[in-house]
Amino acid sequence: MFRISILMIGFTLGKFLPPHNGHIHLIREGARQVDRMYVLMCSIEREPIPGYLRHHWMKKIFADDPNIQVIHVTDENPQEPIDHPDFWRIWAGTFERNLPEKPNIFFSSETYGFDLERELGIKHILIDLQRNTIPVSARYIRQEPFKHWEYIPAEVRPYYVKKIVLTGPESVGKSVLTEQLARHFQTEWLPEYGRTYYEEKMPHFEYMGISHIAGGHLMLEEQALSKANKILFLDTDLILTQIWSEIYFNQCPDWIIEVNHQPRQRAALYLLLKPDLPWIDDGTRSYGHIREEQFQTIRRELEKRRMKYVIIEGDFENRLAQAITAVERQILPEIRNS
Ligand SMILES: NC(=O)c1ccc[n+]([C@@H]2O[C@H](COP(=O)([O-])OP(=O)(O)OC[C@H]3O[C@@H](n4cnc5c(N)ncnc54)[C@H](O)[C@@H]3O)[C@@H](O)[C@H]2O)c1
Repeated sequence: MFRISILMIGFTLGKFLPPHNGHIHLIREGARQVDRMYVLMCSIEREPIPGYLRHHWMKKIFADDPNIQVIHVTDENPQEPIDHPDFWRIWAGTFERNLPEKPNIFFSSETYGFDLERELGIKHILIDLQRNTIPVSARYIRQEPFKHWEYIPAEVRPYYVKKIVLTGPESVGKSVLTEQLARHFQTEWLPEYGRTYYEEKMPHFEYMGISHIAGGHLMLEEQALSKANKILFLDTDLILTQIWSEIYFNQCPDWIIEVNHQPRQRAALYLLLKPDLPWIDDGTRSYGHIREEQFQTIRRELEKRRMKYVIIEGDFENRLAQAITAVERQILPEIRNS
């Protein structure tokens, strides 16, 4: 006797704007009940978080389960049945074009799942309509990300972390202060990658080093952002790398300029350290005599780019106190109120 086995193919869809633990609960619960689970990650142009980014997050989140496949759908479809008389025919076409095989079950926590069942003849399984297990919605997260931090997956948190960048001329105590601030606010910090590179790899600094520095910085920044507790302190950033490249070499690699155009690159706050501490020549610093000039240049550049910045001055103790106050005044209210 042969046994006929019918594979159960499940799917769900959503905007995942952004993905949160409620979505993950729905998808994993669905995946538990079927042989293969497809997730249609639908984005349209006008949405506030780019579709490619959400797709990237979703793929990372479910990378551990080979039975869950995330598919990016970019059809500019009507969003509600009321938007178009052929709503369900349009969506049926989207499902046919994007799902690699015919599904038997649709999972959602929406009552429209039953309309889909009626219109397209695919069984609907409703999961947690009241959202009791994970009481959150994507709208809540968009409106108040920090209030709902616990429901934001680690893959998505970097998008919301507030970056605070310390900058200034050489020998102004940047790295020490960056670390102290991270300790005070119980979060992560990122040392200046360029300095490590400069010290380890290059006897004489050259233009080609800029791309290495920027690439290394970006990679480490991504790692630090995913571990950060709402705030990340950085000893310099990519925008400053561009500024220094333009100052020293009169040019900057195109890809760095392009990355810096992304809104995510902009830090929430810059702490600009004044060169009023004695200069220490440790062998890697060659521009000690022009520290005041460098300070004014960075200041001009931050203003030109309309970056929010606070000047930090005085001895080490005063610098720490001023920096803490700046973060408490400029950043913490945003975190507490959203
Ligand atoms: N409204 C309709 O009748 C209809 C029909 C077909 C397609 N669509 C499309 O479907 C997409 C729906 O996007 P969206 O923003 O509603 O979905 P979403 O990205 O917010 O959510 C995706 C799925 O996760 C579920 N979910 C959300 N929070 C949950 C939680 N806390 N616990 C458990 N499950 C949770 C949702 O109910 C949904 O099933 C849109 O592209 C829309 O155009 C809508």
